[in-house]
Amino acid sequence: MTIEVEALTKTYAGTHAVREVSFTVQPGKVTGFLGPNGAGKSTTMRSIVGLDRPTSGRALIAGTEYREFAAPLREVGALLDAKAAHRSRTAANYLASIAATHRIPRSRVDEVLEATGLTAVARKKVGAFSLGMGQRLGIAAALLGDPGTLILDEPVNGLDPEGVTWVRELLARLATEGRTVFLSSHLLSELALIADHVIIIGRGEIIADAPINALTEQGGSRVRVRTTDAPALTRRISAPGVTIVSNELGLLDVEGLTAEQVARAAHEAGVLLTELTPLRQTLEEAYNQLTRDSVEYVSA
Ligand SMILES: Nc1ncnc2c1ncn2[C@@H]1O[C@H](COP(=O)(O)OP(=O)(O)OP(=O)(O)O)[C@@H](O)[C@H]1O
Repeated sequence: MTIEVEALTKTYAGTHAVREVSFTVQPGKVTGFLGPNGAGKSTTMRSIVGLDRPTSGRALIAGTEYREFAAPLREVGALLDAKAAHRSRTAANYLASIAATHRIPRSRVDEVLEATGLTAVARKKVGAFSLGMGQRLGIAAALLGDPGTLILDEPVNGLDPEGVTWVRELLARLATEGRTVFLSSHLLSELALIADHVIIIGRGEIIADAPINALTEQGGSRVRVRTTDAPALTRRISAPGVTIVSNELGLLDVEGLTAEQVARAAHEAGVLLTELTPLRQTLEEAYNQLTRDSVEYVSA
């Protein structure tokens, strides 16, 4: 099921939380939603599931507004506030109460408890849960209706490394099954491992919407070269627009030339290369570059 956000605008007391935001989230992929604090991620996600009413514009899931679904939990699973569960209830009771109101069989509760690793603590009160257990419970609730679309706000927040790996594998599996997976995260290195596609929002406006590879390739051509004759290679490739940095004897980081151009130059100069690696920008570098002007709260 495709999520379509069309010219979504939400204002609070005259201030834009999001302004004319449009994008599409495709099924069969994991799409990451990134942006600085206050950029409008939660507002957008809450609008998609009808928790916020847009000032103008709309969000559709498989062509339908969330509130028009007869059985929304069977269509869309959302984790928007991990602390939403009632604290005096047990995990099993909490999930059973949601299942009961959506005609989801009780057996499904045990399935999602098992799938999220909560079986052992199913009879524990939610109030006694750690942050990570709360996140798992939130994910369990999102999975309850076996939905085709998942919308998860910071799902790995508070999870230990084992939990983070578990979420990564779970989301990859859900996407492989053809589901639509849309998640926000501040953990860029983690998101780089999870997401196929990235949408970046800054100050309420979309500033990037691209496959993750396209974002990390944008940094221009950078190549790491190891050679037995760095001075000769440096002389050969020095040119306007080419930057060469050497932090280690025999190792050059070259910006402005492709790996092939460096290989040809070395060949022509009769210089031996022992390593030649095209360098990608990390997602974090790409993100920092794109959001530099959009960060509202910068640390000193
Ligand atoms: N209920 C509200 N009342 C007034 N302003 C709000 C409300 N909810 C959000 N905002 C404002 O809208 C903007 C976007 O907030 P939002 O929570 O969507 O950002 P976010 O990208 O999810 O941020 P974070 O990464 O910090 O969770 C912020 O400037 C925020 O202060």
